Amino acid sequence: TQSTRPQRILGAVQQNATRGDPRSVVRAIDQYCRNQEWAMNVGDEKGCILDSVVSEVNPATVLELGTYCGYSTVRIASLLPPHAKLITLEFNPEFAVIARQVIAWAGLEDKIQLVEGASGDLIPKMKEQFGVETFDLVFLDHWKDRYLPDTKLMEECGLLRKGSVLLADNVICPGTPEYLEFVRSSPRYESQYFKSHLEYTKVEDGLEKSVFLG
Ligand SMILES: CNc1ncnc2c1ncn2[C@@H]1O[C@H](/C=C/CNC(=O)c2cc(-c3ccc(F)cc3)cc(O)c2O)[C@H](F)[C@H]1O
Ligand SMILES: [Mg+2]
Repeated sequence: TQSTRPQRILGAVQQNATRGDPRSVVRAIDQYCRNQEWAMNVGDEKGCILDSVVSEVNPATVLELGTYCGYSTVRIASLLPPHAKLITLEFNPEFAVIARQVIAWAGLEDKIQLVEGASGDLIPKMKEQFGVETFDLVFLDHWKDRYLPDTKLMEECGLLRKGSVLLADNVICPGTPEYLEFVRSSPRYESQYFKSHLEYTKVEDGLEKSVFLG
């Protein structure tokens, strides 16, 4: 039977990455997606910007919206301090199954909690069910028309504190116009655009970093 793209990405990890070595997992996925078949990972170029923001924030609590195969999940978690935790939300069970295996191959199960379900349902449960106070860093990489509603929902649920950083992928391609307009015009956010390219291509894309001012 025909394999799926996420299954082929997992295969590339199991064939080319070293168990317990997160950076080799990231490298294996990038090499596969650059040379064999494109996939919607944040990728190596935008990934370096992601790395610099994660290192600068040095977060104790991270929320990722949209796990897909776990590329950015592993990339972020590989940079977290010892007791830091990353919660990643994914509502497609087929993607979740693959991501769990990618995370396990990287040896990062202790830092990452993958929760299956929709962000709109899970965000209101973060405090009671997952013992979260606030998030130091949120990486938005799920359906692009959900960035804004979910950001408003996180605010309403008291999950953002003064200084919380939102980092959004794809603000140019495919684009998140309503979200961009909101964070750039709201007095409650300080936004900065990091120009880059769509993963594995020469097409323009970028990340928007927005600090919540409380
Ligand atoms: C809505 N709430 C959700 N809750 C939990 N998991 C979710 C939710 N919504 C989606 N998911 C989950 O998050 C993932 C969705 C990622 C979507 N990403 C993209 O579409 C995306 C697209 C391109 C792209 C650019 C150019 C082109 F020609 C073709 C594609 C590039 C990118 O970097 C992207 O991130 C996953 F698939 C879905 O189950
Ligand atoms: Mg993306």
